[in-house]
Order: sequence, then C-alpha cells, then structure tokens
Amino acid sequence: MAEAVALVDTLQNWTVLDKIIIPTKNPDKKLIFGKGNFEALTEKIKKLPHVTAVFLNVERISSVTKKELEDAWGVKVFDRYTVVLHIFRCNARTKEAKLQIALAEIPLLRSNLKTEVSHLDQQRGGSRYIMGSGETFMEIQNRLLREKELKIRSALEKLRRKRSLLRTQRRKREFPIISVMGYTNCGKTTLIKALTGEAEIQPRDQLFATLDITAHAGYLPSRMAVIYVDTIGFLTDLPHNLVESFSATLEEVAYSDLLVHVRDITHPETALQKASVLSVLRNLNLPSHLLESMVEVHNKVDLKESYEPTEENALAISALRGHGLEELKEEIEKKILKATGKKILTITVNLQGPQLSWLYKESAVQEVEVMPDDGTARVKVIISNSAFGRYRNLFPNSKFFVP
Ligand SMILES: Nc1nc2c(ncn2[C@@H]2O[C@H](COP(=O)(O)OP(=O)(O)OP(=O)(O)O)[C@@H](O)[C@H]2O)c(=O)[nH]1
Ligand SMILES: [Mg+2]
Repeated sequence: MAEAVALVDTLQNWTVLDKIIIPTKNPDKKLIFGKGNFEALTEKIKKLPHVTAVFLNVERISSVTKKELEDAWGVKVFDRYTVVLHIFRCNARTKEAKLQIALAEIPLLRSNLKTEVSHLDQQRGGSRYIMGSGETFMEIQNRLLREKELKIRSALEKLRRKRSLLRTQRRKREFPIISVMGYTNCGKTTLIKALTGEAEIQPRDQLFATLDITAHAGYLPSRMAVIYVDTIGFLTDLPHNLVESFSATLEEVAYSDLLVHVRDITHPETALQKASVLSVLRNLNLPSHLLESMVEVHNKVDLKESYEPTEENALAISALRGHGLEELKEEIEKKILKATGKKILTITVNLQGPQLSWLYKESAVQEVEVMPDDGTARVKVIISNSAFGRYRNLFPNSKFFVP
C-alpha cells in the first residue's frame, strides 16, 4: 500500500484521497472483483465527490475491464503499468527516454484500439472498408501503429548502437564496468555520487528519478579507474521486458564486470524488494559468475540505530552520509581484480632499460617512485595475468612484490 501511494505521490498534482485493500481475481479476467466487493467499491467512489481517477495496484488490467470500470464509476481507471508510464513521461528528459516511453505506449494503444473497434462493430454491424481503400478501420489503425513502432525502434536502435560503441571504447581502454542496480528509490544515484564525487549528479526522493543509463568514472583504493553505471530502478509486478528503459538497463547489466545491488534497508518491504530484483536478474540468463560475485549493499543505515546486516557478506553503508564507503570500495576492488583476472604489483625497473615504457603500454601504471641512488624506480601497476607472464619472459630477472 505504501508503495502504491508513493507511486501516485510521485506525480505532480496527484493526491490519494482514500485507499482500500480488497482481493482481486485473475486480472486477465473481465471482472476482477467479486460482486459484493465491486458494489462496496462503487459506493465508496460515488461518495467521494472530488475523486477524478481510481488506481488499481495490479500489474495490468485489460482494456475491456478498464472500460467497464470507467463506465461504472464515471472516472479514469489506471493500473501499475499506466501509472509508471505516466511517471516516466513526466520524468523523461533525454531523447532516448522519450522514445522508450513512446514505444512502451504502443501495446496500450493497440489494446485500446481493439476495444474501440469492437464497439464500432457492434454499432455498425461488421467491419467496413474505408473509402474504397480495401482496408478496414482496424487495419488502417493497426498499420499506422506498426509504422510508428518501426520508426521508434529504428531511432532507438541508432542510440543503442551509439551506446554499444561507447561500451566498446570503454572496454578497449580497459575500464572495468560496475553496474549499480536495485529497487527504485534505494539510493543508487546517491551512491554513485558519493563514490565518484561528481557534483552534478542529482538524486531525488522520487520513484524513477533516473530514467537514463549513465556512466560515471571513479577510483578504487589502488587508484584503479572504473566506470559506474547508474541504472533504472526495479519495481515489483511490472512487465519489465515491455518497458524498453528496463531492457536497456538489463542489457547494460549483462555487459558489466561486477554488479552492486543496493538495498534500502529502511523500507518496510525491503526483503520483498530484494526478492523482486533477484527474480528479474535470474530470468536474464546472466553469466553465473556475475550473480555469484554480486556485492549486496545495505543503504540508509544512518536512519537505523546500530544496524547489523543479517545476510553474510552484505555491507552496511550510508550513501548520503558517506559511511562505509571505504570498505565498499575495497570489496569492489577485490572482486574487480578477480573478475578481470588482474593483479596489483609493484615492480622494480631499471630506468635505463625499456621496462617502464613497456609497462606503460601493456598495463595501467598507477605510481612511479624513482630511486635516485641506483637509477631504478618502483612502479605500481594493475596488470593482467597474461601481460605479466609476457613481462617475466621479456625481463627474466625483474623484481616485484605485492604491495
Ligand atoms: N537517509 C538516507 N537517505 C538516503 C541515502 N541514500 C539515498 N537516500 C535518499 O533516498 C532518496 C532516493 O535516492 P536516489 O539516489 O535518487 O535513489 P535511486 O535508487 O537512484 O532512485 P531511482 O533513480 O528513482 O530509482 C533520496 O531522497 C536520497 O537522498 C542514505 O544513505 N541515507
Ligand atoms: Mg537514480
């Protein structure tokens, strides 16, 4: 119920006047309430003079049901899908987010069309051809929708290619990619802001504040540069594959080196939220090591007195107050090194030799400490196992140690 209210409150100028919990039957069925409940509900709605809409907190209702309820109550009726879409519409800033919303609306338009046409047909008896075009009204509308959909898809495809290009470039430059994901409003954006120190990032106390996937650079304790990817929040009972913004998030998740799962442990339904996120992830056929290495973060601990995670391996933090971030970075670094098959080493090189320039080319040099007395330098590098093997073949007498 709290979440349903939060969804409505996220929309400007919308307020909840009254709320009620009643059982629903199969939402695919035309009648989703029992007769008695339906009558009680109708009476309740009629008694509220200022009500302008009814929000049924179910995944989706069919357009037939929607029409029937709207006729009975004389107000608009929304389900989770339409409310979330509306939030998206209000929050969309970029071209991509706007296109994604337009695409997510197509199935709604299509099912509305069906209801509309069946009404027309009842009125006029059977389908008719429009002005000798050889197409019925339904066929024309369907064709227009199809054309619209194709246009949106191809525009989105262009943007997606751009994103995949960026991804390839990130890969080439060997920045490990860390996807920060979790339920909506759990603090993903706040955490990325804290980890990267990027001042322009704006977290908001709102469901679906973030609608675009963005990448932000940050540093781990050994000064390894990484990319944090901010993603769209999850929500229970939503057809995630239908909403393209989610698909893009899920695609991005599959390409990362590490997943960080942020949880708002102050939320009354935090356990349910976790289960919901994990169940979407499990259905994605992600490489199993990504799921196994996932870092679970318990956020907003500043609001709880002396909080201790019950889950093993979970890290307690406050993204807002900056608690526990050093431990989190250490943990991320450990897992990134493992995932990418890299190690951090300090290698002693002779400054007269070619070692240093070789290391600059083949590894990520973090620090160079020159020893003026003997013409050597200690070079701290992040290097892949294979590159280090080659280094040792080329320079067999080299000295190195793990810092
Ligand atoms: N008290 C407290 N509030 C936090 C903390 N982290 C985030 N918040 C608040 O939680 C709200 C949501 O934060 P965001 O970072 O926008 O959350 P998000 O997960 O990016 O949300 P969406 O993009 O909407 O899915 C904001 O009001 C934050 O200030 C925390 O550690 N402590
Ligand atoms: Mg966000």
